[in-house]
Amino acid sequence: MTDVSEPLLDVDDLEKYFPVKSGIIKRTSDYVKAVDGVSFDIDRGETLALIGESGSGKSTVARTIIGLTGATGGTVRFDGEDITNATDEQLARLRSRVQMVFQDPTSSLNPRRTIGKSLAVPLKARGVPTSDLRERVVELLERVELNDEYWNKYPHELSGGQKQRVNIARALAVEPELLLLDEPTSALDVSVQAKIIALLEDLQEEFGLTYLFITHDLSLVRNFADETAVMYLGEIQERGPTEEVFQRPRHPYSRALLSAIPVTTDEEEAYKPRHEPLRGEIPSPRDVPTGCRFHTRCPYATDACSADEPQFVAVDAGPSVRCHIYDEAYADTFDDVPEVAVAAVADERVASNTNEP
Ligand SMILES: Nc1ncnc2c1ncn2[C@@H]1O[C@H](COP(=O)(O)OP(=O)(O)OP(=O)(O)O)[C@@H](O)[C@H]1O
Repeated sequence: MTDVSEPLLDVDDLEKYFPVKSGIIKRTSDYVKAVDGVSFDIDRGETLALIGESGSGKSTVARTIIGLTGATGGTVRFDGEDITNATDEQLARLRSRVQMVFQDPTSSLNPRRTIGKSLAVPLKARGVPTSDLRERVVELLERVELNDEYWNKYPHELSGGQKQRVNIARALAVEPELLLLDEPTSALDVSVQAKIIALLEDLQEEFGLTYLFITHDLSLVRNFADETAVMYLGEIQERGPTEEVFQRPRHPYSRALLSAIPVTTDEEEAYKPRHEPLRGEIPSPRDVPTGCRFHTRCPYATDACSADEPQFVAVDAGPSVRCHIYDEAYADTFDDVPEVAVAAVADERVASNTNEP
């Protein structure tokens, strides 16, 4: 029986290594560590945003969850069931409860099928009688704010935003509980992006949907996601309530990533000078740096950072951060780096700003 107090999705230490064949006889000598020990969970009806630069492994996390690619290690539990490397029978059941919406709205639709037919396919597969199909398709179209005229249209007659609405309608056809949204708005104009996010919010409220929202567009995350996880080179570096992560990013990588976003409050202003722009390129996931994998780009890195792997540390009972700066065991190592985002320092700044006449 479903235990609603358990997270709907529970990902534990997930790994996905892609073998790389090299040399004349194409031996597997190397691995792309696309996902390397990722853990998070999402409660029912909640949204977790997975953010990070291109190549950090976000899409691979989603593809591994839904079984489009096999996991190398770790576990994925959906509604209490272990679905890691699911069997065909498990996958078939899973597809009626978990759906994915992809970035490119065009390639997900068959160009030779009308929208009506595209939406009828999953309904038919669920056993909806032919006589009811039209009515059910129109219902689906209405859910994504498209009228019944779209029944006879072909994908090329639709704008990008309309196509993405159809893709969302198709995902909803099976009445899923979890949607994996992989950059669902990245291919769309800015004005359309906001409308798709608003639609997803409405649908979540109406149907109690749970979302994993993958994006590199940070401006969309803040009002949409309950929790945010920041990925870098196959690992989550910081994870916590979205408001905390955005207002007070603790990990040097999160701070660099989020520094591009305009500040809106005094508290953010207090942190702002600390933000360091991101330096250099993300290293190859075939050749992951030792110790903390962000140390090659981190303005605060010390010898400890290249020598030891950081563990997750809960900061101020808020977000968890994988950074030596917050680990008491390394406190001495960072004596020379006072300008780190220690919450107390920013609190003082906020207080002194507030006290000014
Ligand atoms: N099938 C594959 N074979 C080999 N390497 C792969 C494969 N799929 C992904 N990768 C590699 O895994 C790493 C993570 O890719 P992934 O697409 O998950 O990142 P991402 O954060 O989603 O980036 P983007 O926003 O560009 O999609 C990249 O280095 C990518 O080249």
